[in-house]
Amino acid sequence: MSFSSSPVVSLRDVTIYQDVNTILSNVNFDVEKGEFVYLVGRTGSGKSSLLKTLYADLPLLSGTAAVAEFQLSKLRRKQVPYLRRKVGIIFQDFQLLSDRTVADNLSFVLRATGWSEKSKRKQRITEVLMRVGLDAAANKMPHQLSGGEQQRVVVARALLNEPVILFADEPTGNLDPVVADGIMKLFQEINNQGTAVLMATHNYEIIQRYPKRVLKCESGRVLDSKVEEFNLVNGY
Ligand SMILES: Nc1ncnc2c1ncn2[C@@H]1O[C@H](COP(=O)(O)OP(=O)(O)OP(=O)(O)O)[C@@H](O)[C@H]1O
Repeated sequence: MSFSSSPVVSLRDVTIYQDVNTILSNVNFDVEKGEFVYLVGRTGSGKSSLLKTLYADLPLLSGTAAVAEFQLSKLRRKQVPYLRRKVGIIFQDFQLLSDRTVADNLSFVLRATGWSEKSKRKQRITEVLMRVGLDAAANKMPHQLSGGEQQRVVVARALLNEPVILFADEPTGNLDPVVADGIMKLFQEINNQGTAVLMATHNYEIIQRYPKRVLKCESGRVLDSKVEEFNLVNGY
């Protein structure tokens, strides 16, 4: 376990690209350990591109960025799995493997990340399913679960390796308001136990109900509610 107090995410003069196109420039912010930060902005403003850069799905070509103590500019391809073990990634569409049970979905990730002992995998799967309130779902197939339950399994999967931060891209996008609120409460619990969260969302009601620091992608820049005054209006 690391006891350093350095931020879990730190960006300095970063430019975010898609191919040769600049999407965001002059990006500077830190996310501290245990912090909860929203990422907002209109469709196409660069939220997903920024998150993808942070979990090394897009290369960092300009500026410096550290995530979970990995320097992204120096990250080699073979190091990416090690970074991904330190961060949890949650997408809008659930991306569970539809042909295997919940437990097997989770076991697949554990095996891919070096958990060679079956009994330890089983124990960890029980722990994370308990944590998301789905302890009875281990042997169900994804299609036997509701959308909200499937999203909880995705959250459980993201928690398997005890990440220092969760990157969530529109995690409530496909869910009805009550179920979305349940997922948000789950994120809060996880955050209260010390995991930082960086969550891209269009869900203005959730931001109002659970106010936190906001990073806003706008006109090719990232504005930070911590250092700048900006109006967060419905629809941005
Ligand atoms: N794979 C890609 N190749 C090239 N350009 C892309 C790719 N993905 C996204 N873009 C472009 O990058 C810009 C930012 O897109 P991005 O998906 O990061 O925005 P976003 O804020 O996440 O949008 P949304 O809220 O709709 O998810 C857009 O102009 C988009 O067209």
